[in-house]
Amino acid sequence: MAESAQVPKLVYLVTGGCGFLGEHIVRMLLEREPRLRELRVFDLHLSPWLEELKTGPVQVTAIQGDVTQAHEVAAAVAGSHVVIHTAGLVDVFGKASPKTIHKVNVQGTQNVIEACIRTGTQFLIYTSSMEVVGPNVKGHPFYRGNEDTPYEAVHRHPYPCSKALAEQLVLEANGRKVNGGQPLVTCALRPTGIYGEGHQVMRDFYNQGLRFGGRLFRAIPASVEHGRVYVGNVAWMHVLVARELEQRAALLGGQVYFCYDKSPYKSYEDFNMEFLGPCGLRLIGTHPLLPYWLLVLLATLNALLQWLLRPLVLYTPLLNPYTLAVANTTFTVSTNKAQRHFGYKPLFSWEESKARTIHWVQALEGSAW
Ligand SMILES: NC(=O)C1=CN([C@@H]2O[C@H](COP(=O)(O)OP(=O)(O)OC[C@H]3O[C@@H](n4cnc5c(N)ncnc54)[C@H](O)[C@@H]3O)[C@@H](O)[C@H]2O)C=CC1
Ligand SMILES: CC(C)[C@@H](O)CC[C@@H](C)[C@H]1CC[C@H]2[C@@H]3[C@H](O)CC4=CC(=O)CC[C@]4(C)[C@H]3CC[C@]12C
Repeated sequence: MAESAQVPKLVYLVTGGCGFLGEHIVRMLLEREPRLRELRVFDLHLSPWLEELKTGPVQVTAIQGDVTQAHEVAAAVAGSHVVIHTAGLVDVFGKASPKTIHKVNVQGTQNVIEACIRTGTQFLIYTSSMEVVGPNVKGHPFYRGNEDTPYEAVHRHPYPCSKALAEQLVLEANGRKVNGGQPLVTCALRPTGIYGEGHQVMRDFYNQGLRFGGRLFRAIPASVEHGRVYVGNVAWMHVLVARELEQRAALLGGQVYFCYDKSPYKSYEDFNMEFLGPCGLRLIGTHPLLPYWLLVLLATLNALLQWLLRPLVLYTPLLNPYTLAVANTTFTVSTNKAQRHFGYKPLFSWEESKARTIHWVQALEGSAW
């Protein structure tokens, strides 16, 4: 993508562009990528807000499609300069079968790669996840680690397994010749727990608190640290690496980068209270109110109930054996690789990220405030 400040001429494709992160990437591209001529938004479920984006100078093309369908992906990719592949099933609650998670996250990613190869698109950014690394099945903590920190990344759950396989496919595709003879340049971004406007899990916590009279009950020790990153900074990292990928292909190609910002290290529940507290909720208990063995029993009962009820109703509570294990294991990153490699600095400070998220929660229906 030779630099050309004169005429916007680039075509970007964002798969999963109507999702929580995808929407922020789409809006960030329209605000901060001056070279854009066309922005293609590919998603299984197109959102109504896309229509409001079609009045600007950039051509916004909404494409309803399924990444598991190779021909639909190829049609969307053809003619694009950059693909940001963020579509996926983010399911740790048992909503989809392991087979479906694999089909979307792994086969879907393979379809995106092959579409780039066949149609001559040279630049592919994949939204991976911290879960590619951990927490692992042994519950080993990952404390202020970086992209080079040794860690036994062993998984059993379908979601992290699918993300790890997909990331591997993307990184291995780096350097393959695309149609036209140029090399494919790929990289993978690994967000830690994303928060911000539109985060469904935050909404679920908020609604759970409303159901219990404005109270949430501590289940995880405050000492367990979880890395979190604001969605706007994750979107910004995607926009920036997409811009730098051509100029710095030799350095960035085939690399992984944790997504990070200045969000504080806290337990998952304490971190959520940074936003839910100002909206009227209280976290009860300075220590977990129930012993861990009882939480494990309740999580297991939830899993059993989910299995028993599946023929009748989809029962997907926040607490299950996997979410309890992840919530109860420290996983934080401390790195500056993205800054060293492509000049990334968070666009939003912690204070701004917090204020924006609080504002969003307050606007949710039935605010406890
Ligand atoms: N939410 C989080 O905390 C984190 C998310 N990620 C990754 O970020 C990406 C986006 O995640 P979120 O925005 O949270 O999820 P999301 O569920 O809000 O967005 C995913 C989007 O992909 C679309 N999609 C799903 N299956 C599809 C298919 N077969 N074909 C086309 N589109 C399909 C969905 O309709 C949705 O719009 C995912 O790849 C996820 O693994 C990584 C780290 C943390
Ligand atoms: C019920 C309590 C035990 C409560 O604390 C459970 C919280 C639990 C729902 C979340 C704790 C950690 C979260 C995950 C983490 O942020 C890493 C993730 C990365 C992704 O790529 C997708 C989302 C997630 C798996 C995220 C999901 C929600 C938690 C398990």
